Amino acid sequence: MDRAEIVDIPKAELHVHIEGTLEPELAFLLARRNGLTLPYADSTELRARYAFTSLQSFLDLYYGLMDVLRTAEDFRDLTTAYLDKARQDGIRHAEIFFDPQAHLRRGVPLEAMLEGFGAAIAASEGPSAYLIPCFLRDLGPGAAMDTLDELLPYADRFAAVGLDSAEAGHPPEPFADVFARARAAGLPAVAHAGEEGPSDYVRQALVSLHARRIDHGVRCLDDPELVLRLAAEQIPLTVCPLSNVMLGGVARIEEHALPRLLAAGLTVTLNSDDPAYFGGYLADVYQHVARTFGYDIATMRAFGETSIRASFLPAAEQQRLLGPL
Ligand code: HPA
Ligand SMILES: [Zn+2]
Repeated sequence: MDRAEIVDIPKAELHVHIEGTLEPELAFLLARRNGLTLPYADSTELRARYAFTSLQSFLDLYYGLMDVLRTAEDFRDLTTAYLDKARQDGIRHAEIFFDPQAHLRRGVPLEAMLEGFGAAIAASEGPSAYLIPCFLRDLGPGAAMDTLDELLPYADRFAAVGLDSAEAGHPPEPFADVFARARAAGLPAVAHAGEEGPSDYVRQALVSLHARRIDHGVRCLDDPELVLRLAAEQIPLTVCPLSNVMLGGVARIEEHALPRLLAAGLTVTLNSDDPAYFGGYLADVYQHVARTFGYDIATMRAFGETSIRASFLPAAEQQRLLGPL
């Protein structure tokens, strides 16, 4: 299957952190523009550090490098670069995570983020894009609630709210009140769960947060009853195989749980997570998966259709995107 066939597949990206699309070259450009000095000589030296051993080892570098994002223009240029890549990969719709707390705590106002995202999305020739702010679970539910206070005046700009960052030791359940309040304001929940954390975190995301999608979710397989529930309720998993390999969740892509998730009847979408760090954007992810597991074009097109149907787009818009361009 060549790249053109993969690009041609109508697909949505439902699990991409905009800060994780920050390429080293753009990081250096923004650093220069903002009068900052990065602790790396150049983009080659920076890339050489991308040898992660765990989620935390990645997050340490990721939160450090995003310090170059200061102004609305920075967030605009970052988002424009991602949307351009997404269009080249044949992505027709993207639901983009961002980490408001990671910027607010550095003194960047929410308005700068939203102005930058909005300008990039408005100027884009495609894909369409929705925004999903995520709470940093390691900062706890109190900080998340304070952040929700800041987000709610802009609730109509978001498709949902999410939960991300260091998973182990930070279960979803304590965030129940935060997500209940978001839900009352019309914002559904998605949540990272079962990436490094146990299957019980996936269960908590469903039961306590009423998550409509589970981000990663691969460790659900440890609990057969949970798998049955996810399958019966057709809860989409936004799976990110290259991310799982890069962060050591699996040693090699050949060992990834993807075929087992499909065999269990789960609703599986393919995503890039943090493509500037994990060795590929979405067309690369599709290509790796097709090659590794020997999937044919019909199987790969089914992943694309599932992703569009698992999006927060209205049904009529989903149908339109599934047709010819
Ligand atoms: O893969 C991830 N997991 C949790 N938090 C994150 N923030 C960016 N990427 C990730
Ligand atoms: Zn993620």
